[in-house]
Amino acid sequence: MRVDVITIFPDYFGPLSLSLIGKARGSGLLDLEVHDLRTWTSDVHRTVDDTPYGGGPGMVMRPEPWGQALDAVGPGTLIVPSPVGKPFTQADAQALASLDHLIFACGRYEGIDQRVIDDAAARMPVLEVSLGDYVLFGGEVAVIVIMEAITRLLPGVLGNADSLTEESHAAGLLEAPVYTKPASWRDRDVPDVLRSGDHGRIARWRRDQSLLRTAARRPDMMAAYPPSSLDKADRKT
Ligand SMILES: NC(=O)c1ccno1
Repeated sequence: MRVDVITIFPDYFGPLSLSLIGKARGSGLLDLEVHDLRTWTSDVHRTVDDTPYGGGPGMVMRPEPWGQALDAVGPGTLIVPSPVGKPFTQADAQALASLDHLIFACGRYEGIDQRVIDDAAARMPVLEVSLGDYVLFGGEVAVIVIMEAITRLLPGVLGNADSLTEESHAAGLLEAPVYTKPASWRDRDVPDVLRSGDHGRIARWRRDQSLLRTAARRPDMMAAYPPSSLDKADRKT
């Protein structure tokens, strides 16, 4: 997978050289390049913003540098993290992980001139996505989060691909609680079923815990959980 990130703060992306993402880049599974938007400015001050038409607080990112930057690195699938975007989900991560070329545009200030998005959409798929109902200083941190969610789904990145099947959101439910040694810690014991060696009981317990946890914390996910996935015993849970 090829990924281009365009930002005015390239140093924000140091974390993408660490851990499993760093290994994915080193092994060639992920070809990631971070670009400084100011590369595509032409004035001595390397200006990337200006005052908003219609008045209002703050500054807006100018279209010219963005247009030239996207011309240079595109086409691909353009992802713009933004508070006005569609909620980013695991399903989005799974869909994006199957693509060959992603381009991330990191907005700052009050945002990017809308014409940049509109112009890009005439040449490539554009997704404006939000990580949640809050506002960040810019898109950079959101790109790191999205890149983690996508990269871990790439074949060969996780040592054990099985962990992708049981994890939260992969099957539409929240994951069951997890435990490791010691069997007792501060008078709190690991549930006996997990130490029983009875894999059928263990699978049943984990599913029950997933359903209980999802119902308690994410009724929206429970409502969307396909009834066909619930066997008769689940309905009593
Ligand atoms: N909520 C978000 O994803 C976001 C991105 C940039 N600012 O906020």
